[in-house]
Amino acid sequence: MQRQSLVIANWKMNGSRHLVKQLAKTLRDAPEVLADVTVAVCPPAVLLAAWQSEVFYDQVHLGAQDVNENAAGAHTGEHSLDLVAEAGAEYVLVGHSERRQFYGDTEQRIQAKVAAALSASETKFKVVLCVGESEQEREAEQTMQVVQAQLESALQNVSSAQMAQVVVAYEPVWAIGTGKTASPAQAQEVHAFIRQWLQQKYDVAGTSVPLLYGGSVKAENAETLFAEADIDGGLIGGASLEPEAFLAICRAAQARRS
Ligand SMILES: O=C(CO)COP(=O)(O)O
Repeated sequence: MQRQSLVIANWKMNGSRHLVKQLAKTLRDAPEVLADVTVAVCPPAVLLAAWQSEVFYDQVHLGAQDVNENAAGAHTGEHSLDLVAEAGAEYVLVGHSERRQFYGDTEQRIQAKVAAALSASETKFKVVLCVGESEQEREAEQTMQVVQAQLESALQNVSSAQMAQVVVAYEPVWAIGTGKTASPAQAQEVHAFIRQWLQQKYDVAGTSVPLLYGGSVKAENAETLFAEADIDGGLIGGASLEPEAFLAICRAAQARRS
């Protein structure tokens, strides 16, 4: 089955209004890439509005890097689904390893965030569930166990119909921001495992879920990673802050289709 190529920029706590303009222009100038590849950008929430005035949603989609599981209320510093939707977000990242490690994203909270995002009635959010093992876990040969436990927990109450809104991103923690990329074979092995798990639980709906690889994806390694059967695109950190590099990665995802 040929799934649509998808590339998502995660700016993390980086970027500026200037960079919004630069990257938006670079992408707008490559309509032939945007015609073939779904591209989304997750800037810091305060820059969503700047993006909103630069792009049309059929060109570039917007996403939030995280969201609070509550609908509203006394949660200083947090953003609700309604707030990020109003700022143009159609995608939400959930369970990024940096949030799991440093900002209190327990399995329970991740499950609640996934459930909240999937049941939001006004916006049909796309939820990008991030999973991945630490270096220690890989060395102890626990990669599949860890990834399976993360999937089982986050998707526990998610139905087959809701899976049309889910994307899974495999991001090995040891490859994030380290310059150490998983080899295409290492990434494919885990992606195939995730695909199999999804198909077992969700049948056909599991086949259609886009699977992204993230962790030191660069213009130089994107094409070989995206050539793997179960890698449908990437979740890009550092390289998404360099417009030309990010565009080159989107082109690599486009090449995957031909
Ligand atoms: O965490 C990532 C994207 O969410 C990957 O970050 P890098 O591409 O900087 O390694």
